[in-house]
Amino acid sequence: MKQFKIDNTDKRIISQIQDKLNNKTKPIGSLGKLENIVSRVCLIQQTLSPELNNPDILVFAADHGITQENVSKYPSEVTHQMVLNFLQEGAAINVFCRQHDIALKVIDAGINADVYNTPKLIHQKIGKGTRNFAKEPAMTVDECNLAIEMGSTITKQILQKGCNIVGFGEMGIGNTSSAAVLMHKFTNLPLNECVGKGTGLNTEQMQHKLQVLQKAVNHYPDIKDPLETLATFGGFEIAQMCGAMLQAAENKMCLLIDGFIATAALLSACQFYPAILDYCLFCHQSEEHGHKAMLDYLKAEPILNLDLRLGEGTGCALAYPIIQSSVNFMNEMASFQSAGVSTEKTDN
Ligand SMILES: Cc1cc2ncn([C@H]3O[C@H](COP(=O)(O)O)[C@@H](O)[C@H]3O)c2cc1C
Ligand SMILES: O=C(O)c1cccnc1
Repeated sequence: MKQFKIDNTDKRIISQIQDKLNNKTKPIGSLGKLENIVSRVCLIQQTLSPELNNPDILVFAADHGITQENVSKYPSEVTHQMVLNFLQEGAAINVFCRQHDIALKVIDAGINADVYNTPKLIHQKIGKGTRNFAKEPAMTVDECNLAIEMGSTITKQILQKGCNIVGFGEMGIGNTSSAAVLMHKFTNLPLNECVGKGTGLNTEQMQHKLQVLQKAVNHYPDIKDPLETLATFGGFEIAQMCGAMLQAAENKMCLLIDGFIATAALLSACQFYPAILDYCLFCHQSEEHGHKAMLDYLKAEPILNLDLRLGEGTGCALAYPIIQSSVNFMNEMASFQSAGVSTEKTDN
């Protein structure tokens, strides 16, 4: 597998960060989680005056062979159709990116269609959808390695354009199935705590999804190696996202983590380089069953909890203005000294 150099953030400036926060004209701690958010950004950037430059969201799209087992409410074709919708700027993620001035890149990591004449699409197709992991591994280890490598390339491109904060989204019918199994394998939580309704299965359909995935897991009793696990149960978009995340952490960018599937990609990345977690801001807690447990496992505190269950990177775009507010107050708010505001009571 491609090697990355990911160090934990250097915590020595924590007391300086805390002093600066405490000297702002507000009761100590009163900006709550905004203080935690900006502290993390300061640690990532190793500065007391952080900057958010050229924010970008990368949406990785791919199809999944496991959809042959009837595990999603929607047909596979929707992946391709939604990608065209992204390119025409009509999807939820387009609206929120436009609102907050966030650039958006859409990547064909493995859609099951020939997508031509789409200059705005980034072509990084590994194959026309993965294989059905109920029957055979979704990817070969070579394909998985290639996906990680290709994911890292796209991060390098946005880095060159001055981006230091990047969100990760996905589109791939069937990918909550992959994400659920990856969660189960990497956290050891029971499969039924990892499987959810995805695009909106009813109870009976979800029971079927659980049975399909349990059988699939049982099909590969000996898999322990993380790369083999990702190759067997993952998706081209999940593996590319994993590579893109690893590259972003190596380059000390702020990583915006979206919902259930993006967090599963991060969970995979963590198996290789646990220090990646220092670079993450967890944007929201998805309504997808399993996401809360996944966040708890990672000891992650989500910024928003809006009952979203969409993906596409929508949680990242929605949390961005809050992260911006955190950085802005650190840079622009007066201190007690500069504003001449007292910090102590006088006796009279
Ligand atoms: C129209 C539409 C737009 C979407 N945008 C994101 N997803 C989300 O739903 C899919 C995962 O759910 P499952 O595993 O149940 O298929 C992914 O494509 C995800 O990004 C969408 C799904 C649909 C139908
Ligand atoms: O949380 C997510 O990312 C999610 C949940 C359901 C369907 N698609 C995505």
